[in-house]
Order: sequence, then C-alpha cells, then structure tokens
Amino acid sequence: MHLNSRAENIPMSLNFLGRKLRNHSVAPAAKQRAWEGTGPSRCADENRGGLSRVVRKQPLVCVQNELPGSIQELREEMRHQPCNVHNTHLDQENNAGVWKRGGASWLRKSRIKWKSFKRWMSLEHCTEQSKAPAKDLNAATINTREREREDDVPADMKIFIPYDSAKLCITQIADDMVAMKSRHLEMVQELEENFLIASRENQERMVDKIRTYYQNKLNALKMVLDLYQEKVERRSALWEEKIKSLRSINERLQDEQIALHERNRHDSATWEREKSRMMELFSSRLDQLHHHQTSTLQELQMARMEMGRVQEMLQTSKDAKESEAKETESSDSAAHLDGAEARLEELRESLGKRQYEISMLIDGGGEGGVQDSVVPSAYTRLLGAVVHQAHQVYAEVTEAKQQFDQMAEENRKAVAGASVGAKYYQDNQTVVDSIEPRSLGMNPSEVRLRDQVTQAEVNRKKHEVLLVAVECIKAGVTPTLTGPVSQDDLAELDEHVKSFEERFKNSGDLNSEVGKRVGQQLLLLQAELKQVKEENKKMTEHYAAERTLRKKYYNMVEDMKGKIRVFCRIRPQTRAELLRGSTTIVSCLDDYSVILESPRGPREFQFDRIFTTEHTQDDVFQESSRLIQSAIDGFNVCIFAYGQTGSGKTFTMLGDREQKYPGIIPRTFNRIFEIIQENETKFEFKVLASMLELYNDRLQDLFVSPAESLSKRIEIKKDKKGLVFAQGAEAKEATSAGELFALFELGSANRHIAATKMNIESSRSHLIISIMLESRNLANGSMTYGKLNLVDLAGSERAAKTGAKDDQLKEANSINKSLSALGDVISALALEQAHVPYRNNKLTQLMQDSLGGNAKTLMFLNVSPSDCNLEETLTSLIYASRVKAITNHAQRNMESKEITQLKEVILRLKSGQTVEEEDV
Ligand SMILES: Nc1ncnc2c1ncn2[C@@H]1O[C@H](COP(=O)(O)OP(=O)(O)OP(=O)(O)O)[C@@H](O)[C@H]1O
Repeated sequence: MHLNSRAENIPMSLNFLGRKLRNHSVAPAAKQRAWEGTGPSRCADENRGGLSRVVRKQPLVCVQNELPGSIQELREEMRHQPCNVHNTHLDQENNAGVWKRGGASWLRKSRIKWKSFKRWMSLEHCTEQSKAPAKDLNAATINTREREREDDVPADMKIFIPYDSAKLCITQIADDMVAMKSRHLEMVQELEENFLIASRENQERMVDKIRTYYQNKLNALKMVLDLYQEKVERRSALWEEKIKSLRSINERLQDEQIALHERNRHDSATWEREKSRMMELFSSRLDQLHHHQTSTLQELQMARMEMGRVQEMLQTSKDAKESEAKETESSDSAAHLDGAEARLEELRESLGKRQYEISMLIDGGGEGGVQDSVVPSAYTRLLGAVVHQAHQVYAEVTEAKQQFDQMAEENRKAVAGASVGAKYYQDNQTVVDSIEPRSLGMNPSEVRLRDQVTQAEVNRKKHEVLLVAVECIKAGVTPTLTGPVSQDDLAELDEHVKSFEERFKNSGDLNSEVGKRVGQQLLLLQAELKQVKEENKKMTEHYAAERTLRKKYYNMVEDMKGKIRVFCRIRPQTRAELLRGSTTIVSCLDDYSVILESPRGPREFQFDRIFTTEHTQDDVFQESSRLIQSAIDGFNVCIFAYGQTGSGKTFTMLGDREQKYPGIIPRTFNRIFEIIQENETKFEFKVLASMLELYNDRLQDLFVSPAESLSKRIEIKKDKKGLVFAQGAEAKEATSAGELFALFELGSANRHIAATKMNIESSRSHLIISIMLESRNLANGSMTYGKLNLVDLAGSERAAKTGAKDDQLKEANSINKSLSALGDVISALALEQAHVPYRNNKLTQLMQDSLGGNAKTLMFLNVSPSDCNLEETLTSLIYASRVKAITNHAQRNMESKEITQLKEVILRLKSGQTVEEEDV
C-alpha cells in the first residue's frame, strides 16, 4: 500500500486535530469545522481552515484516487514480491515503541529521507499553528520557508507502508474518531454547563444590579421623604406657633369681652339706679300732683263754704232789702249789697275755675288746664322709651329680673300696708269730713289724725304707682297716666329723659363700636382659624399620603428582601356571638396596628395592613393583586389564610357561598386573564391548574372524583429548580377565567366540610390551589415559569370547645397537627435555624417553596373580634407575628432561549433522536 506524499498528511492531521480539540475549548463554529474536517466531505472543501490550508497551492487529491491500485492489486504485488517493508524491523520497533518515537527505521527502509519526513511533519505542525491567529511574524516566515522547501519534494515520490502498519494506522484513525465523537459529546455537555453557570451568574448579577438600583432609589426616596417630613414638621411647628398666637389673641379678646360685659353690667346697674331715680321722680311728681289735688279739693271746699256764707249773706241782705223796701229805701244798704254781689261774682268765678281744675284733675284733661295735645304724647314717648329699655334690661339681665321682682314684692307689701291706712281713712271718712268745716279751728289731735290719714293715703298711692310701673316694666307695657302734669314738670322730665337717652345711646354706641371691633376681630380670627384648620387638614392628608407612600416603598423593599407579608383581617361579630352577648375586644389603632383587650391589659400587634369590618372584599383584593403580576413575571407566589375556625378565612379566600362578595381566589382568576390579555402581543401564555386537599394527612386530587382519588397516590416532589409539585395530581389547562372558575367549582364539590357546634359551616381540610403560569417572550424566546399557590387552611380549633367527636375529632387532630407543624416551620425559619422541619407534615412539605423558600408570600390572619374567642385570637396574633420575621429569597424562574433549546437537544439526544445542525 502506498500513499501520495500530500495524502499522507491526512491521517496525521486528524491525529493532531484530535489532540488539539481535546485540549482546547472550541467555539461551536470551530467545533463544527473540526467535525466537518473529519468527515468524508472534507476533500471538497478547500476554503475551510486547518488541514485544507496545507494543500491550498496544489489541490488535494483523494487518497483513493491517488493509490496506484486497489488493495487487491497490492496484495497481488506483495504475493509475488514479498514486501520487504513488512518484514522489516518496523513491527518489532513498533512493538517496542519506536513508532511512537517517530518510526525512523521504516522510513529509512522505505527510502524516505528522515529530513524530508521531518520537514513534512513540521510543515503540518506549522500549518496547524497557522490556524490560530498569526501572532508571531517568525512563524509565518518559517511557514513560508517550509512551503518553499515542500516544493522541492518530488511530486511522484511514493511511500510504501506495510499493510499491518496501514491497518494499524487506520484503526487508530477510527479510534481517534470515536474518541473525538465522545469528546464532542463531552464538549456539548461542558458547553451546556458553562451556559448554565454563565446564565446563573448573569441572573445573579442582574438581581444584584436591580437590588442596588432599587436600594439607591429607595435611599433617594427616603431622603425625599425625610425632607418632606422635616418640612411638614417645620410647617406644623409654624402653624402651632400661629395657633398659639391666635389663641392668645382669642384669650385677650375674651378678656376684653368679659371686661365689656362687666362694663355693660355696670352700665345697666347705673341705668337701674337712674331708672329707680326716675321712678322716684315720677312718684314724687305724682305725690305732688296728688297733694295739689288734695289742696285744690280743700280750696274747693273752702270756696264752697265761703260761697255758702256769701249766699247766706246775700239771703240776709235780700230779706233786709225786702223789709226796707216796705219801710224806706236807704242808699247805704244798696252799696253794701252791690259789694256783696261783686264778691259773689268773684267767688263764683274762682269756684268755676277751681271746679274746672278739679274736673280736669278727675277726668285727666280738658281745655284750659294742661295742653291735651302735648302732655300725653310727651309722657307716652318718655314712658315708652323708659319702659322699653327697662323691660330689655329686665329680660336680659338676670340680676335685674330679681331686683324687679323684689321691688314688685316690696311695693305690693307697701300697698298692702298702706291699704290699712286707707281703710282707716274710709272708716273715718265721715269723722275726717266732719272735721273739715272746722279745720281753721282744729285741735292738735284732730290735725294729727287728718295728717296721718292723708300720709297713709299718699303712701298707698305712691306704692301703687310704683307697683304699676314695675309691673308695666316687667310686662313691657307703657302705663297710661291720668292727671294733670305741669309744663315745668314736663320740661324737667323731658330733659331728664333726653339726657338719659343720650347717655344710654352713647354707651350703646360705645358698646356697639367696641362690639363691632370685637366682632370683626372675632370674624377675622374665625376665618384665620378656619384657614388654619383647612391647612392643618391638608397637611394631615399630605402627611398621611406621605406615610402611605413611605409604607408602600417600605413594602416594596420588604418584598425585595423577601419578607413574608402578613395582613390581619377582623371580621364582624356573627349573629351567634351577638346572641351570646359577646363584646368586642379587638380594635384597630391605625392601618397597621391592632389592639387586643386582654385581661392583662391591652396588647398591641403590628402587621403590614389591618382590614376591619369597614373594608370590602375589593379593598382586600386590591392590596394583594400586585402578587399576581409577580407570579406571571416568574416568581413563586403564595397567598394563604390562617385563623381559628369561623374567623373568616374562607370568606377572605373564596367569598360567600352565593358569590355576591367574591374573595381573593375568584378575583385572582379574573386578574390572571386580564394580565394575559394585556400582554398577549408580547408573550405567549399557558395556564395550568391543580387543586388539592389535605384531609386527615392524605393528599387528594380534587379534579377527580373522591372514589377515583382514593386509588391515586400523590407524592410531593421537587423539580430541578427546587419547585414543589404534586406528582400524580392532575394539572388542567385553562384558557379563560371562566374555565378556571369551572375547574375550581368542580374541585370545590369534592371538598370535606362539616358543621361545628357553633353551627358554622366549617372547612375540615386544607385547600391548595396551584396555578402554573408559563410565558414565552415572543421577542427573544425566553421562558418564565411562575407558580401561584392559593391556600385556604382549615381552621385551628379546640376540640373541647367545638364538641367534636369520632371522625370530627380525628379531623380536628389532623388539622391541629398540620398547623402545629406549620408553626414549627415558621419558628425555625424565624429563628433562622439550620434545620427547618418541612418534612414533618405534608402541608409544610407542600408549602416548602412558599415559606422561606423561593417565593413571595402573603399571609392573611383572620380573627374574630369577640371576647369569647380571646384565647384563640391572642394565639393567632402571636403566631402571625412570628411569621412576619421570616425572610424568603424570592427569585424569578426564568431561562434564556439558548438554555431552553439546549435542554430540548439534550432531551432528544437522551431519547436517541437525531439532532439537526440548526437545532444546535
Ligand atoms: N369580613 C367579613 N364580613 C362579613 N362576614 C364575614 C366576614 N368574615 C367572615 N364572615 C362570616 O363569618 C362566618 C365564618 O366565616 P368563614 O366560614 O369564612 O370562616 P373560616 O375561618 O373559613 O371557618 P373554617 O375554618 O371553619 O372554615 C361566615 O358566615 C362568613 O360569612
């Protein structure tokens, strides 16, 4: 067998290539070239690197074509002329390892100069070197020189290789190829690992970057918030100062008001005094009038008496005149008679005048006395003004009221006292009257009696007038005055009233001016106070908004840190509790603090959010819906409700039976498909759901009938990413919220429910709904896998309290066992213990990737507000407080397009399928 000198390069090159590939991590393209280099099509491909470069100048002629004859021919030849090469030392030397050292002896025997062979070898080596980037100029120069030398080699030179050696050589080539193939597979694996590591590192770097970015953002926000807070505090201080000053102004004004009031009181006292003085004046005037009337009456009587005397005289003179006329008429008696008649006339006149005056006095007016048109109006005006003002004082000032009442009482007593005198006067009127004619010659006892009677009458009248005046003031009615009033009296009274009115008016003006000023100031103050209040309100709102924002960012950070969020929901009192007369012992301090009134005093607990009876199902869902987006973004999300039996877990998670108030689960179904719809142009989604129930320590698939479920064995497993899944349970695909809800209803029909002693329908199993959310980015093909666990835990309860027996007792024990296992896991996680007892119970196993794992977790703590549940509520609150301390390590389940493809290739290789070039 012989080979063309150029063709000889081929096996040697392959050997080199094999070695080279083994010691080099090759890029897929290079690997592909290397693969192609070993394939049968390599002869045709001149333009590829490596081996083909050596033969670029002279096209490579295929080995088979260059061979002088067929193997048969060679064998023939060897039969006639035993191959001396075959019988040379080659085999021995080969056995002794000479082959490996270069096989110099057989080369010599084959008449090939060692030098030439070495040159070929070097040439090949240099050619291999030239595949790598030509770093060294010398190497290129050597290469050129070697090629020049190669041109010296005779073109027809043949090398004879013994058949066994050739066989050996070919066997080795075959081995090399097999080794190369396995190496290639190793490389693929290596590549895959490298890709995985690189992508993981990349992801971690990204997460770190995002974390730093958000941390910086948060710090900036914190700074802004601090600034705001400072501003708010400064403004609060400013407003407090303002309020303080306003308060002091207010106080000052109040003092002024009090002083004014005092002054008013003082003025009214003065007015009182003035009024009583006026009353006295009135009464004295009335007395005077009365006196005047009495004296006029006396004068009248005297005039009557004188008239009687004069008439007597006239009668005597008439009688004398008649007797004289009978006897003789004398001139003296005629003169005497004329004088008497004049006197009579005079007396008549005087009497007429007096009678008129008396009639005026008695009738209260009349021509010739006081002017009828002036007196009543002046008095009415005067009295009207005085009484009106006095009545105002009486109505407004309590003390004045008392005084008036007292005055009325005193006058009434005085009138009563004076009436005795009057009665005496009436009883003795005849006596007194009989005294009158002899008044000029009265004895002292008679005069005293008459004076006493007159004084008593005067007093009575005076008090009667005062009483009438007081009563009129009290009633606000102007008294009607009868009797004559002189012009002087009127003028004096008028003046008096005018001055009083003036003073009153002045004081009123003064008061009204000050009052106006005070009122204006008060109005200003009120306006300012209103403004301050509004600003305060705004500031409070602003502050509350800032606080909420702060809390939101804090929550975001907590989310990023992976803290488990705990929301506490206080349900309203049930009918049963109300009938029992239970009182409410749980109250909410603000959005984040809850207070429990325990026998040892109030205990405060802090949570991420508190929901009271005023919060609707929608409010509760709004706070939780952010997590649904996270699940679609590729996080593990778990929302679960914890609490004693009947505390409202099912109401929170599922809603009421009629779905009038749907809970988190049905709302989540809708939200998932809303988000999907919003993103369907960018992503392709797949939604799979499974529904399990953990009942009496046994996992049951709720998507199959209970009978079928009994025959199924469901095991909790973890996939490569550490995600928990239930092997053996059905995962059904849903393409709409309606489909998902229909699946949920199918599962709900198979749940275990019982009624407790309190007659509340109670779920006796833990319900776990898992929704797997796969999304493929249509732009780059990357895949994300999110998982949303919605868990309605069975209620924790005290068997003794609920009156459970037999099966129900067993159920209760199983529930309590699993909840206590959950408690142990929470404790271990909160204390960051090395070992977390997830495997103690199926519930904790199932929730492993939701608690302290790769998840975002939200726990609803449902509590009853009634005192009859105090113990359970306290335990639940303590339990949930521990949960808040747990930190998860939320990570996105995402892989790049390459990883996804490589995984597919590996799967196909494993299953023995062929892999196309473009797949890799
Ligand atoms: N926030 C609420 N508003 C109005 N009613 C509520 C509220 N929470 C609970 N309820 C009512 O209280 C009762 C008990 O609630 P629910 O069945 O949800 O409790 P639970 O904790 O799920 O009980 P169990 O663990 O026994 O299943 C129900 O009648 C429910 O309608």
